[in-house]
Amino acid sequence: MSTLENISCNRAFGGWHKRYRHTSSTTGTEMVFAIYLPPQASGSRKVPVLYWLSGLTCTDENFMQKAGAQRMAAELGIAIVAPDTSPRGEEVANDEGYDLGQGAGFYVNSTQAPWQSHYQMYDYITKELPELVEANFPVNDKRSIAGHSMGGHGALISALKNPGRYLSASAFSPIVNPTQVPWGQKAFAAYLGDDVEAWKAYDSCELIAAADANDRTPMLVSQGLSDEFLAEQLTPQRLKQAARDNGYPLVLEQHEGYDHSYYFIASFIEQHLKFHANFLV
Ligand SMILES: N[C@@H](CCC(=O)N[C@@H](CSC=O)C(=O)NCC(=O)O)C(=O)O
Repeated sequence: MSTLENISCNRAFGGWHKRYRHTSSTTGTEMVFAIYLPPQASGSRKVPVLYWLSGLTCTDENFMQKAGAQRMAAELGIAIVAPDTSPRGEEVANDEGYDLGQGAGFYVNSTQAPWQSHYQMYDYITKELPELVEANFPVNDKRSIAGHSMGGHGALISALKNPGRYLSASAFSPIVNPTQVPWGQKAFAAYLGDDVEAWKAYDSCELIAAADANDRTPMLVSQGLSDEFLAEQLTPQRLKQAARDNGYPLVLEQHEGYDHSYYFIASFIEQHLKFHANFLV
């Protein structure tokens, strides 16, 4: 297991916001993540963890600086872990577009050159990172997962592919059907190759349709109705329909006037944290 190097440490709402760098055996690069530890984590008690996956162009910092999640996390006694959205570095493959390469890992394990040597984000966020966090911080093994846009896709597929690993999942403005929309098709063609059957393993509509009746993770999805990416990239109704057809416990909430930005996330993050607290605390 890799050693953690502390990058920064800030007091927030009686707890601590900390950033760490480590060498990841999964991505073969240095990775940075942030953790918010609520005040409850300073005693002998261990606290549960919400993993947050960010969207295209983000690092570990966007959510921690813009969502305003720390106040409610402190009140509820929930730690939050926010990883980066891809491996990074001069030796890491990249693309000129904002929607492929560094900052756009799509939370899949790449099988294609030149991406596969470092772009193993699915294993990083579902395996290596939780093991590292649970070994080094005062947290227990109660986990939930949430995210935004590309990160909403990451959160939903991580929960659907690992029944029982996450006690709940939620997403803001997620890319629910990446095999059928331009962002997902571009990234999956690059990272996973031409076999579209292989793409389905990372598509939440496909996964929710195939989910076993005994494998259910409570899910909340929030979508702004003035989101500039709603019709072309996000298509939440497809997930709602697939969930309904398979009797899956998914709640889709739609909010008039809200767009794709962190203003939307900041407006409803308290609701999402309280949703997760029902299962974590
Ligand atoms: N053209 C934009 C696209 C980038 C963008 O909107 N990124 C979103 C996530 S989109 C889906 O994954 C985001 O969270 N941005 C960071 C932020 O802090 O708002 C662009 O490159 O500007």
